[in-house]
Amino acid sequence: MSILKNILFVCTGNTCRSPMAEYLLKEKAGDLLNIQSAGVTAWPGVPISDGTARVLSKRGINHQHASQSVTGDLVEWADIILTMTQSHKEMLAIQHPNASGKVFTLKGYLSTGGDIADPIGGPQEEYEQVGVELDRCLTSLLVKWKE
Ligand SMILES: N[C@@H](Cc1ccc(OP(=O)(O)O)cc1)C(=O)O
Repeated sequence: MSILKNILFVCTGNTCRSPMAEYLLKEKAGDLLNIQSAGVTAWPGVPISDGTARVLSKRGINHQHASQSVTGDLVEWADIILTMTQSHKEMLAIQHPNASGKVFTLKGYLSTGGDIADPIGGPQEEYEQVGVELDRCLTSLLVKWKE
């Protein structure tokens, strides 16, 4: 089992992709992991987007979320930081250069590569696609960490 306990997901605004990843993984991992999410340019205190809320409630997942920015404390707290895109990873390298050894894109970490596209402003179908993609990635993540 992996020794990684504190997991931080990062996207842009912390209202769509990273909170979706946070709550989907909380549902899968139960008490095994401590999971948070944040945004590289988040406006603090914004609720989860309607599209993400629908994806979660369709799966019966409760959430209580207010967006937050990536801070030095959060970076220090995290054992691993998984970003939704390569540009988030690059932004973190500038904002928090001390974090570099533990920052990966989610799909890079899983060796598939590529970005999780931003569904913001798009139809619900795009949020659903992100939900399916994240679900698949997070299942692979837990398999990887059980090896
Ligand atoms: N659209 C917001 C920023 C934003 C961008 C992307 C976004 O999606 P995600 O939470 O997945 O990064 C959320 C918010 C703004 O104009 O400031």
